[in-house]
Amino acid sequence: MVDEPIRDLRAGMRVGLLGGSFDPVHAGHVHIAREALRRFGLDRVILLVSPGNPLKANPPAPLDVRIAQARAVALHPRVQVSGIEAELGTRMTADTLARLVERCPGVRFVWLMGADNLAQFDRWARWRRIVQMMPVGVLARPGHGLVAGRAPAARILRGARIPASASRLLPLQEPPAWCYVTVPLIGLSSSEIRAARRGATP
Ligand SMILES: Nc1ncnc2c1ncn2[C@@H]1O[C@H](COP(=O)(O)OP(=O)(O)OP(=O)(O)O)[C@@H](O)[C@H]1O
Ligand SMILES: O=C(O)c1ccc[n+]([C@@H]2O[C@H](COP(=O)([O-])O)[C@@H](O)[C@H]2O)c1
Repeated sequence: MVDEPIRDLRAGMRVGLLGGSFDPVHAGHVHIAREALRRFGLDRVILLVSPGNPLKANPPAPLDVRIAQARAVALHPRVQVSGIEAELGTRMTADTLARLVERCPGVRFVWLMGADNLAQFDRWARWRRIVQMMPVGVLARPGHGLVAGRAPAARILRGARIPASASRLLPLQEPPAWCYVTVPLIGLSSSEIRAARRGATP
C-alpha cells in the first residue's frame, strides 16, 4: 500500500519533496512549498512528514496528528502531504529518496529544504548520495542568509550550483545540481510555536 500522493506520480512529472517534522506545520512551510512550485517550475510539491528527524533528540507529536494538520493547511491543488517514510520504514533521507527513485521511474524529483538545513546538510547520513540522486532546491530562511556561500556542503558543491536566474531548469539538471533562491521571508518556526504553547500552558 503506497499513499496517494506517491501512487499518483507519473514519468515526466517534476516533483518537489519537502521533508520535515512539521511539528507543527506553519505558514512558513506552506509559503516555501508554493514558492518552490513557481521558482523551480514544479508540477507539484509533496510535504514528506517525517516519523522523526534523525538529528533531533525529542520525539515529535504523533505522525497522524502532524499529517492531518499539514493536510488542513496545505490548501493548494498542487501541494500534497505524504506519510510515505513511515510506510517505507525509512528514517534517513538518503534511504527514503533511494526508495522513491526506484519506485517512480522517470519522475523528476527535486529535494527541497530551507536554508537552515543546508547549513547542517553535511552532517546528514550519506548526504553526498542524496545530491547524486536528485537536484536540490534551497529556499531562503530568515537568519540564514549567508548559508549559500558559507555552509560546508555549499562549499564542497560549489561547482554544481546553478544560478537563481536558471532556477526553473533545476528539475531538468543531471545531478549533482543545486540552486539557492531568495523568496519573501516568513519568520516562523515550529520550535518557537511549541515554546509559545508551553508558555501558554498554566
Ligand atoms: N519560515 C521558514 N522559511 C523557510 N524555510 C522554512 C521555514 N520553516 C521551515 N522551513 C523549512 O521547512 C522544512 C521543514 O521544516 P521543519 O518541519 O523542521 O520546521 P521548523 O520550523 O524548521 O521546525 P523547528 O523549529 O522545530 O526546527 C525544512 O527544510 C525547513 O528548513
Ligand atoms: O537523513 C538524515 O541524516 C537527516 C538529518 C536531518 C534531517 N533530515 C531530514 O530533513 C528534513 C527536515 O527535518 P526537520 O526536522 O528540520 O523538519 C526531514 O525530512 C528530515 O528527515 C534527514
